[in-house]
Amino acid sequence: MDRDLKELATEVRHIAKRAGEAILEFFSDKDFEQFSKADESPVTSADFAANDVVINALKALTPNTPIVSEESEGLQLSDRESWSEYWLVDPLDGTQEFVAGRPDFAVNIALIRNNQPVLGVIHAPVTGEFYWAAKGLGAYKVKKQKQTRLEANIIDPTKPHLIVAISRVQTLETITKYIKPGISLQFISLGSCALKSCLVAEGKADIYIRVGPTGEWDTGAPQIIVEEAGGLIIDSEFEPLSYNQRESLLNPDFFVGADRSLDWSTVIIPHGSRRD
Ligand SMILES: Nc1ncnc2c1ncn2[C@@H]1O[C@H](COP(=O)(O)O)[C@@H](OP(=O)(O)O)[C@H]1O
Ligand SMILES: [Mg+2]
Repeated sequence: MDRDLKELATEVRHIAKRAGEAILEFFSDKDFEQFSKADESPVTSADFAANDVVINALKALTPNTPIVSEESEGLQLSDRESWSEYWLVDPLDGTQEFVAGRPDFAVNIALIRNNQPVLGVIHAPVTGEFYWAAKGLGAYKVKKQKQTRLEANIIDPTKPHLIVAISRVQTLETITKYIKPGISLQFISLGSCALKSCLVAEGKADIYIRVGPTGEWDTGAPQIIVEEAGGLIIDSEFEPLSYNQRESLLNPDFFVGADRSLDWSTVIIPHGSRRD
């Protein structure tokens, strides 16, 4: 693939928009089928419809670039470990919120090169917002044709107060055991791994803590957006997340921090929860 990242990002935003339109048809009619996956997380006919839109469009855009999607058949590591680049897709992140009739769900599409995200697009169909970033080009939010550059917060270590984004389905106790005592906390609950990461990228949260299973498709697009906004994603032992380097595509517990230059060991308690 030799198309430049900016041009690809524009194409991918169009693809995410079309997937969002497919999801919204199910959302507004409240007419979808729901199934339970092997890991007991929900999936619906809207996830599958959005998956078809994204996969077909990416195949047309870059016929030689492989695709990993949450909703497509899994490939063995031996089939994919030689890839120098691939698309990484979550066609509907926040399926539980979608099922509950809440608006906080998103379409996530990332391009991974040499095992690192280099392009990411996140689209929230209900609000019409897009977040996108490409390596070296910055991170942006697009709403009603207006594009603004994203800048994550700079954290002052002498003022121990943090705004923490958490999943709607997790308890505060689960999260607070990761944070050093003496830091005052304010919480924002939201569905979708990607949209919580975007809160950090746009300066509305200082940290997003995710305990429990997620897939590489939940963090690919968020990672490049947060990094280009000045933040970082690391696991609970302060190591970077990996892409396409293990048989399992499950992530370890991780946190998304707003300020790349902060010493996060002053905030986070390591917890030993890697999923290898
Ligand atoms: N048992 C499980 N195994 C793997 N991933 C899980 C999971 N339970 C939840 N997740 C991940 O967490 C995401 C939801 O995060 P949140 O609770 O922050 O909204 C899900 O996104 P999907 O909705 O795409 O399945 C899914 O990727
Ligand atoms: Mg999904």
